[in-house]
Amino acid sequence: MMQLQDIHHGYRQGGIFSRSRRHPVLQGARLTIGTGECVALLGRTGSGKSTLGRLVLGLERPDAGRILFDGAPLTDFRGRMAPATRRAIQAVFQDPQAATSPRFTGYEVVAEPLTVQGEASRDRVAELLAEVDLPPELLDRPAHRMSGGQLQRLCIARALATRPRLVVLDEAVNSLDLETQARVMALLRRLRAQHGMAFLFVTHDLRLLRGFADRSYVMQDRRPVEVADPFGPGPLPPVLQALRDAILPEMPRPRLPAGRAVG
Ligand SMILES: Nc1ncnc2c1ncn2[C@@H]1O[C@H](COP(=O)(O)OP(=O)(O)OP(=O)(O)O)[C@@H](O)[C@H]1O
Repeated sequence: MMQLQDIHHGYRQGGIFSRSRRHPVLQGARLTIGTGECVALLGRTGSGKSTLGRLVLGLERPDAGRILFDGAPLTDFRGRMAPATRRAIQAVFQDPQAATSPRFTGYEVVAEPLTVQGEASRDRVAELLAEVDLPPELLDRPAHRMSGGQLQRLCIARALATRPRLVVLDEAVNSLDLETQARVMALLRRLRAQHGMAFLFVTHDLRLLRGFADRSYVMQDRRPVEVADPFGPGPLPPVLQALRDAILPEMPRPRLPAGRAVG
């Protein structure tokens, strides 16, 4: 469904008007996402994961290389996406507060992508809230009076509104506490089983992938490298090994005097 072919992309240091050389972020990047597939993109901070996510969303155009959606270029020569493609590819970002206007009500946040086509209605938005386990009271509550977890569910409902075929989840659960994180991950799993959409799951947190991703890539030397099993015995790319070594055991085993077993 989505193919990134030999992508090169970078930024000028000091802003777009600076005369300095572009600092390369992606070099020869290749990645594919099949219909209904959950693809993870792992990597250290600053390795270019979000840049790749923005390219998939058509928010930036690559300096070189091709991005194909259903075999056709993602954007036209001016960098614009066809309306149907824009509806088909949605995103949920890390910080729900930054992604919503604090004065908007739950209804206004979720209805946003539907108003363009004149498809917004209270019933439809209430249905979307129910899909993400939010009560109908939130329809009229302003975003600044919601918890981080509620707001992130609202952002997920907004992303689902156009019945997308691909959702880019860019560190989408990282700002949530561990319990809410687990609930939102379960919600994402359920929504995917219900609707069959594909996910590009961008994260630096390897723990979140267990039982979630169908395929995984790790950013290494400015390009995604596919790894067969990030939890397997290896050999693993050094970046992935470092991410794995950084995971703490769930419950450190108590040290007991020699000869005594843990009860
Ligand atoms: N708009 C921009 N202008 C200039 N430099 C940028 C821009 N966006 C990203 N960069 C730089 O590109 C590099 C990759 O950034 P990116 O946000 O893609 O990494 P990341 O892997 O998503 O990191 P994180 O996990 O911290 O979000 C970084 O060095 C960043 O400073």
